[in-house]
Amino acid sequence: MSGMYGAGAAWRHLRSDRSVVDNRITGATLRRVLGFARPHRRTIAVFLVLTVIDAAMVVVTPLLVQRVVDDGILKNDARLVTVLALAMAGVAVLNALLAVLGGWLSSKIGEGLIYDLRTQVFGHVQRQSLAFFTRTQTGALVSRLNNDVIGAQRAFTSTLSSTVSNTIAVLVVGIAMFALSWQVTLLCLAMFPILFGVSRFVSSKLAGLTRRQMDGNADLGNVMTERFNVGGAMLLKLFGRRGEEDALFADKAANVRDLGVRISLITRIFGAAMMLVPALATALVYGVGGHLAIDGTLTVGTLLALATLLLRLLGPLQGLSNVRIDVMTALVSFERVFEVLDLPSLVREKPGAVALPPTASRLEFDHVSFSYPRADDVSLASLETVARTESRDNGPVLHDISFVADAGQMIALVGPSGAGKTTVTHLVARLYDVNGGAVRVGGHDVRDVTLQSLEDTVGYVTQDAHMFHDTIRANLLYARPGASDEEIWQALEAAQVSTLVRALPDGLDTVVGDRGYRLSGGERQRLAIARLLLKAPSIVVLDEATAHLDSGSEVAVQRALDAAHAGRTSLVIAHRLSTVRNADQILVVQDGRIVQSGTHTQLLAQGGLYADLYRTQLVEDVPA
Ligand SMILES: Nc1ncnc2c1ncn2[C@@H]1O[C@H](COP(=O)(O)OP(=O)(O)OP(=O)(O)O)[C@@H](O)[C@H]1O
Repeated sequence: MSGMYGAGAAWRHLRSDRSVVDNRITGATLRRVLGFARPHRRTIAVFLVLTVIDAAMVVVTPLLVQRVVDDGILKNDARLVTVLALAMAGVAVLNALLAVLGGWLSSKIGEGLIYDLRTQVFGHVQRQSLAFFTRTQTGALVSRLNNDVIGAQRAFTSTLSSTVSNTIAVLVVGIAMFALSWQVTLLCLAMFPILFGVSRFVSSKLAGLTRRQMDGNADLGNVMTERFNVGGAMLLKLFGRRGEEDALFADKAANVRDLGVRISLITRIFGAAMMLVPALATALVYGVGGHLAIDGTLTVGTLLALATLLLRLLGPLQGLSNVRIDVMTALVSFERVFEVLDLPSLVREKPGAVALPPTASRLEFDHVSFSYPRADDVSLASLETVARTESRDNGPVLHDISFVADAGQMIALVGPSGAGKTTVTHLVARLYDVNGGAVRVGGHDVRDVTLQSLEDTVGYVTQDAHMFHDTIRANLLYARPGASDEEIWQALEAAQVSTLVRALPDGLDTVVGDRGYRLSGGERQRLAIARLLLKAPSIVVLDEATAHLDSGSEVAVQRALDAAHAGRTSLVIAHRLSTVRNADQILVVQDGRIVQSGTHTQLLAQGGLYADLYRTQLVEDVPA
């Protein structure tokens, strides 16, 4: 085990970034890290005991060599030679067993820790407000969940065990060598500072280059993910920029290639130095020790034992010189994970929140004002595409919005682009919290009720009608896990999409979503309506598709929407004449304010903005 970790540590240290050592790690971080170790403390204790035994055994074989030569071979004692050889074999077997056991325990601790950290971060991120996701770069977040979590577990497995085993090995080997010949030992130790000097110099050079190479690789990755998703690939084709894209990519790839060659060269030089110093030290042992043997001060066996021990000192000494960087690198990973765990969600459930009754269906906006949260309140700069923190407030988006939708009523929102219609709908299910006034559902302020009950009461169909990359059945069951196939078909029927699903070769088992069966805009929206119908919320929020659909889909979508509205309170961002005609009340939103309200006939008679929108924006229905 010790040999394995010793060599690993030596190379890892070259790949680590020296700048991490400059980080200040607080006592609080350390305490928190230990908190993560607590559930695994028994396994860690056994693991450490094994590590200590394994490290201490490093000296056994060289000492056996000494006895074989001096007492066995040189004294012609064949029986002793056999016994000692068997003992050597026994030590080797024991070492192998310890390595397996140690590896198993180490992976149990490491993987257990990765599991703990991952599940905690996933749970925490899931509970962030929508604002967090609008700012955060998904790739950066996923990398935090993957790479940093793995970096953090290293603190508990390789770093911890290599530190313990290297310290023990250096102590035991050092003492054994001293006991065999203090003169030779001192001479050898004098050579090691040269090795450390070279190692430090090389690693400082390599750290910078490695970091540049990592950045270069990340850059390449970004270029590829941006270009190779459907949207990016399409843009690239439509603008005919293949030549420029080739050149851009080649340039970045060349940078990574050149850095790779330099890193490899420096690593080779370092490797050569690593081989040279021990080889010189071995020459020294045989040179000086050989003379002492001729004088009779040392036995031949002792000389051989010294030479063997010397080689076993190298790895652990190297490993110890890197401990600080290893520990700091692992702790920095922990800190980066904690950074995510410590980010509070802007939308939190209040202690003692009550469950909203499932029948709650009255929706009220009471003098609501709202501005989008500032970037530095909602996300980490390091997780954003262009890392920047804004300290200035976003301007208010909604001003003094008041309206009431009684149970079963339909409210339609109309207004120019950017007026704030979508923002109004986001406040109903607390995707964001209001800055002033209150949003009430069933008479309860939405901030006083449990998030789960609010989410159960309010259902959404958004314009993009997102589906997970999974089967139609799984996507629908997401709304109501226990639903039977019969209920699913009923919902599909009501949403006017059952014929389509029946016609698919795999029916309900057809995979949809980003990389699945390509549904048209209208089909996807109808599927989303089926999902909403299964969920059967008492309040629905709908964003009607703006795109012009062919007349067949248009009629189907209209019927599906009628099914969604039936018997429910609804808030609709309206783009269709039929919707505004049917609405109990139309709210005309402009620059975040309600500038007109009333029924279609009343508003048309009033003239003004609504009359303009009626002429320019609302889509004439296709007769059913
Ligand atoms: N996440 C956000 N952060 C900051 N500002 C935002 C955010 N989302 C929207 N806004 C701003 O809020 C204002 C209202 O946007 P909203 O999406 O509510 O308008 P809309 O009426 O739904 O427009 P459209 O009909 O074009 O969808 C816009 O000025 C927009 O730039």
